[in-house]
Amino acid sequence: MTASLSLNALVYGHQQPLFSPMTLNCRPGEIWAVLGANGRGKSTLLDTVTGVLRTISGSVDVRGGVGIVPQSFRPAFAWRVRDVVLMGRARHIALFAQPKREDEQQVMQALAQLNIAHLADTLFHALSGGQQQLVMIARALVSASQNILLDEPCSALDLANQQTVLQLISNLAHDQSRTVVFTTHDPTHALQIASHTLLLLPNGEWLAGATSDVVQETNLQRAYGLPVRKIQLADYACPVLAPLFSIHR
Ligand SMILES: Nc1ncnc2c1ncn2[C@@H]1O[C@H](COP(=O)(O)OP(=O)(O)OP(=O)(O)O)[C@@H](O)[C@H]1O
Repeated sequence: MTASLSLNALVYGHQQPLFSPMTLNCRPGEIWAVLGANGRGKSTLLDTVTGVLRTISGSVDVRGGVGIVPQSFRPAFAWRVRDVVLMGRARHIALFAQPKREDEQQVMQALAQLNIAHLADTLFHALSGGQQQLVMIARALVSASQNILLDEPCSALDLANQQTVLQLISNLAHDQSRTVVFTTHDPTHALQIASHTLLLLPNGEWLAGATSDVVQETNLQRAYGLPVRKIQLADYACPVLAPLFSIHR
């Protein structure tokens, strides 16, 4: 299948290149996890894909549009949750036209999928960080973009909401053939839902491929600088990862 998002010998970074040239193809139905230590370049990669930041060299090809879920969003006005989500429909509403009933329905449907329909009329800035994160995911859902990029979508979420969001990401790829790229600090999330993983390593190196190949103990140790064990539980299909912290008293 043709890629909907391709990096072609991409070199990116703010002033200096962060990595050796990166080539990868993300196809409809695939979920890509982007893993790497703090400050390694995950958000900068998403900014480069969306065109906020210029490439240093190489190129990014996108087919079918991009919906982005940023790590945080500070609206300039006192918008209600339903208005923030409706912004995701902007591409589908003609200039100076009113949103249609269908647009409003999609907004409510997306909020319901995330179990936050009851917050539709609440002011966005009055929500908790985790609730705001769910609203931003709803906004990307209604955008109907082929490619959905999420910057640490679970970082502010409790365990039950992490499960909700991971399930939703999985459904987006498998039921709607969207191409999903998400960054995370939890490599277990990659094992849970990502078909593919891009692992950002020190010294400008990176690894990309099937999650089962990339998310391995030795690679994670290189990425994070501490040992990580991959554990297969007897009664749970997906392996879990345990960081072996070394705390001195
Ligand atoms: N606006 C900016 N101007 C200059 N350098 C920046 C800017 N934003 C980020 N950087 C630098 O780019 C590098 C990559 O940062 P980035 O935010 O992409 O990392 P990240 O992997 O998303 O980190 P985290 O996991 O902490 O969110 C870092 O060295 C950072 O200091």
